[in-house]
Amino acid sequence: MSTTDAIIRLHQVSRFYQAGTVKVTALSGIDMELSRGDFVTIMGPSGGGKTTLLNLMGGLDRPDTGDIHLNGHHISQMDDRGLTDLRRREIGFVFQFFNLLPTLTVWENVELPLLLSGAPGRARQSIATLLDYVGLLNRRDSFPAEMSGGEMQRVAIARALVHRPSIVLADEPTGNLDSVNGHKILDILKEACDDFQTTVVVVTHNPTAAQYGNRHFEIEDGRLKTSSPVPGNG
Ligand SMILES: Nc1ncnc2c1ncn2[C@@H]1O[C@H](COP(=O)(O)OP(=O)(O)OP(=O)(O)O)[C@@H](O)[C@H]1O
Repeated sequence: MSTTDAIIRLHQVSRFYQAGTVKVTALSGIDMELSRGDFVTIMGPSGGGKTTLLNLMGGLDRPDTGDIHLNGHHISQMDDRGLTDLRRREIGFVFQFFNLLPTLTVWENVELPLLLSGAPGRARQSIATLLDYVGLLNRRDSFPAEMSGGEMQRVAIARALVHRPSIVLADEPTGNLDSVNGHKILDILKEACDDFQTTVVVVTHNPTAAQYGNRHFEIEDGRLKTSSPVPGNG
């Protein structure tokens, strides 16, 4: 893989936490390079460092050592304001518990990233396009409490994609869903990855999820243990 088409590049990234008198190594010496359109799955035992890694990739946290470049931006050196701007432009997040705002309708939840980033009015057309894409345009006026878990996660995916991010980071997106709905969510993420050439990173405990990806990583004790091939595909 050439460095030039990398969407995100991590070089010798480490993150430590202080838990009382104990120093916890959450991540140590991570090197990773992902390209446009990669569908990446990350697995590993609980406490291994998966969420820490996703938070660093998304600029929600900063590494203690090492560098992270996202689409040409050196995010490990950006200030809070720069990171917030970058997140609004370049990154979409999907969470296990959907994180929709309960007082907003489906349409308004998906619109929110556009309002926050000051996108022009014409960008609002993409709300309808994306709600149609996830099969929920007819639910545009519903509130999250009126929807199933699978439907809420589809809204969350539309929200994550509405500003056409270069990367979508999904932390256990199927963790709160039954297997039928879990597959539906992974199908939509895979389609979005292919249709929009968005890089998608999925942290998961679900072994079948790993088979959706073209790249797979295992993280244990804060270290990258293995990368590719995808389990079960060879
Ligand atoms: N804010 C924090 N303060 C102290 N230690 C932390 C903090 N956040 C994470 N850790 C520790 O860092 C390590 C990695 O945690 P992380 O949440 O990244 O693991 P994970 O692989 O996502 O786990 P899980 O699969 O259970 O969600 C763990 O030992 C955890 O206890």
